[in-house]
Amino acid sequence: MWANLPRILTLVVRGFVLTLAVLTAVVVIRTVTFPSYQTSPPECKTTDPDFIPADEERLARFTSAIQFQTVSYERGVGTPQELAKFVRFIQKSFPTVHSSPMVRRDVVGNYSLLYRVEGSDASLQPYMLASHLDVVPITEEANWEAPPFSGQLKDGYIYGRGTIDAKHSLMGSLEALEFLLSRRHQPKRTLYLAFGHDEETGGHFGAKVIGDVLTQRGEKIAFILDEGSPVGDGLAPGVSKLLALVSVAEKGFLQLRLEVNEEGGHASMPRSESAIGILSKAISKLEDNPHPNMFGTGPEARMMEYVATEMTLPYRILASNLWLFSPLVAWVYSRKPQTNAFARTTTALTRFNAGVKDNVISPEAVAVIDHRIHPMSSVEEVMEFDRKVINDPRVKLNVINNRPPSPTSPYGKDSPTYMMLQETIQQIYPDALVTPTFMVANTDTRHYLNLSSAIYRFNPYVMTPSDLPRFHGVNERISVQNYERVMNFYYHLIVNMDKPLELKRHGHEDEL
Ligand SMILES: CCCCCCCCCCCCCCCC(=O)N[C@@H](Cc1ccccc1)C(=O)O
Ligand SMILES: [Zn+2]
Ligand SMILES: [Zn+2]
Repeated sequence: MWANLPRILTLVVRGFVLTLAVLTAVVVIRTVTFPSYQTSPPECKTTDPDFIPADEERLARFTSAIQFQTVSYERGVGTPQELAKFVRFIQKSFPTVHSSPMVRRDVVGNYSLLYRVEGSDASLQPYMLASHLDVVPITEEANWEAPPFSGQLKDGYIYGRGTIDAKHSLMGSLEALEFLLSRRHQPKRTLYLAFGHDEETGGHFGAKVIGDVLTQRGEKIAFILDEGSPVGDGLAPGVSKLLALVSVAEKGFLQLRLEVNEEGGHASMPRSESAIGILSKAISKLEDNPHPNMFGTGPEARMMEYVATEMTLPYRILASNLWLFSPLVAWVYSRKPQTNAFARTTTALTRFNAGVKDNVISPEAVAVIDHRIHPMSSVEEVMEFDRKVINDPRVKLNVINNRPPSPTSPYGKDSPTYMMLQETIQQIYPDALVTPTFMVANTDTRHYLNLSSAIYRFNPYVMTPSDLPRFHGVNERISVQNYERVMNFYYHLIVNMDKPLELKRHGHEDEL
């Protein structure tokens, strides 16, 4: 036996080296032969006669739109008077849209707006562009560089709540329609514009009612485009080009109210555990035990494939070989909040309330957890996981609201609408890569799921990592250049939707 040891060791080392050599060869071959999912930009670019300038008049209209304080606070608690004023402002600001015989406008659920622009060819299925009128409340007002409802122009940026979420797309799509209609252009395909008034609190009285109205009309929609993921500049690890993120799905959510009720009493005679202490331990366990990393099991894996050939080294090697490196990429993604959101169901602690007086032991403690559910998980799985982690029957888990992850819309070269969207994006951003992904937050599209099987969520502006906290945060702003791109994106989209939506063959022939 001992005499054979050197022989055995040699064989083991040889086996190891051989395996490593084979693996390296496979990795190298896959990296250099990995198919490209990108297509060259279409010839039609944003050229002069085809271009909506962000001139003084349009910027003034956008600034005014920001000045309406259409804040949604809680479900059913909004700002009705501001919404009514904003609706009147929209009517006055786009005279051609509002006087055209081709346009029917319905005010739905008191403040939400549904426009139908009649196409000349009734045989074509309508499509829908969506956004919302409301905004989230202001935080840290003192830290804003310009007042949050000023719409002030400063160093090439328009500041204010709603500039990126989502009055840019509401005003941008109306500008595009006004521009087209004032040039006597009648679209071939009927088009809806849908603007809910309470998206920020779930859309129960706005988009929900719009969805019901369209369902009652028996309407089937060819495709829907709502607010969503942006054109990323430096957002995705290993991608140095602009990356247009088209969300073909969206995470689910589960909002939970955690409650502990214990005996209260005089602070001079405390028991060993209090409601506050019990709840604190529970939520601390939830923070210490994130939901499992599911990177590579859902649409996020396709995102890596779509950009693999364009990535910088060593990411190119990793993305072309997810069969081997998926755990490594999963780890890389889990390190930053904006990429971690793609890797797992997230857990955010959003409220924590207890106590009424310094010397009174609170009999009750309450916390709210906001989970965003990975497309490959479910509400039940998340609930089960939390129960196991907390492992304390004194902590009651009440569901406030929930939605399963959305279905995935078609994408790739066999989906004419996705390809049309890709072409339109490339008209505005000729050098950008375009990739399907999923939305880490939620949109009004949850109320439109039965109207269309092709639902996309995309914001046609560029965002850097430092812009992400501006969403619902301080110093929300959009650059004038980005707002111009937004208007022109919708303009090109409307024009492109009149071209036949046939299947176009692009690039390589792999099936997607
Ligand atoms: C690869 C790395 C890419 C990183 C990309 C980051 C993309 C960030 C996109 C952020 C989009 C924000 C869109 C906001 C929409 C929004 O706020 N929706 C709300 C809707 C809602 C309201 C009440 C209850 C539940 C849900 C929300 O999701 O909270
Ligand atoms: Zn929004
Ligand atoms: Zn929002």
